[in-house]
Amino acid sequence: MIPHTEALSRLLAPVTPVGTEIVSLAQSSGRIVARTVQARVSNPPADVSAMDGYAVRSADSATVLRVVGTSRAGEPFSGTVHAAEAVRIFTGSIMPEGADAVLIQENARLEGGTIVATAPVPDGSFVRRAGQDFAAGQDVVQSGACLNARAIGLLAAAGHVWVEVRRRPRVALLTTGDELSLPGDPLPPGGIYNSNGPMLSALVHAAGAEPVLLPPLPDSREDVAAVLAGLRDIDLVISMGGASVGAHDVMRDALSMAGFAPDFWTIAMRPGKPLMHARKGSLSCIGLPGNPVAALVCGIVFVLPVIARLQGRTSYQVPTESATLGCDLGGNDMRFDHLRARLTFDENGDTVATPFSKQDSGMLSALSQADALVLRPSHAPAARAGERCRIIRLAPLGL
Ligand SMILES: Nc1nc2c(c(=O)[nH]1)N[C@H]1C(S)=C(S)[C@@H](COP(=O)(O)OP(=O)(O)OC[C@H]3O[C@@H](n4cnc5c(N)ncnc54)[C@H](O)[C@@H]3O)O[C@H]1N2
Ligand code: MOO
Repeated sequence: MIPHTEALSRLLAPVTPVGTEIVSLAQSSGRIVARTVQARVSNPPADVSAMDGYAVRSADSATVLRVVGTSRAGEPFSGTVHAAEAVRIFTGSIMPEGADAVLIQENARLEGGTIVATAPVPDGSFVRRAGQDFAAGQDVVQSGACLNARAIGLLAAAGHVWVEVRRRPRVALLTTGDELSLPGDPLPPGGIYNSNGPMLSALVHAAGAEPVLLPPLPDSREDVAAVLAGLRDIDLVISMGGASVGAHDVMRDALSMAGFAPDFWTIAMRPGKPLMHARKGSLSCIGLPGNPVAALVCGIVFVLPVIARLQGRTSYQVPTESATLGCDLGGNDMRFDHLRARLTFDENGDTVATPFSKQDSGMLSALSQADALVLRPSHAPAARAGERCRIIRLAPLGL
């Protein structure tokens, strides 16, 4: 058994990013930027007003000012503001020549065609400087960034309609087990429905990759090897089940029959002990355990970072955070533990993580009720309620 941190390093080491494609900004949400993008324009394009009011020269704003024109967004005032003059101006409109500040209209008393300031107008007040948001040529979105609503807004403001992103990695999902039936089919005696396939498919989709979910395979080395050998246009293979030591645990044999070279098998983690990794050319297969909770936890800890690496997100880490432990825990053994837990809030609004008392890695109902995984390092000493712990929240991962 190797530490799970070493397993992750060994999974990530050989992975290189997939190719790129150009998509329209409207279609780019959730995609990963393949090349750092520069602004095509400056924002604001010129000095503009931040408020509705009057563009003035701050030095003579204490005198009576004659209103000599209007500057509105899209239709600037073309003249110059001289001493004792003001120009009516609206939010976002270009500051006229000669003016250096904006008197907000709440502080202006109108007297015919003139105004009087009822409060001082310091130089530069309520003026947004040209390029203060970003300047033309400046990097606005970095390679490897995940495009969200804010980044898309920034790219639009910077003059972009198209963006170069990583194509979605194609991830083959392969389940094995004579007991597996497709949800919806009649269940023979002793049969169970294939829950790992749809569950890991959803995880792959949430990570921004394209799941290719294959029908369940029997516990047959030959059949599994034939499917593995026949895969085309796939960037990553995820198998589920058949990873342990039983007579019907066929994955290791099937992988080597299909030409995959074994890397590691079994890790010091709970759940997830029989995790395996094998490579054929540039293609990795991550063999997940069949127990559904183990499959999902390994999906979080290993599959998400590998997909991120395929997407060119070199600094991606599964986000963890600090919380207060909600109950006492016994000392841990050598397997790094991921305890399914409920989150609540204490009287200070701090997050409290309380692991479920039963942590069976076949229990999907408890998994679906969990808000987070509590991380228990190898050989962690007994812990008391109220101590700090680290957690992985599930909802932000789309899980
Ligand atoms: N003697 C030992 N037995 C086991 C060990 C061990 O070290 N020594 N490890 C245990 C651990 S830990 C795990 S995890 C499991 C993993 O076993 P496999 O990866 O070989 O998985 P299977 O035996 O095929 O299945 C285990 C369990 O999960 C169910 N399963 C499998 N595939 C699916 C699916 N697609 N959807 C839903 N459920 C699935 C299967 O029916 C079994 O109940 O091994 C322990 N045993
Ligand atoms: O580690 Mo197994 O992965 O307990 O379920």
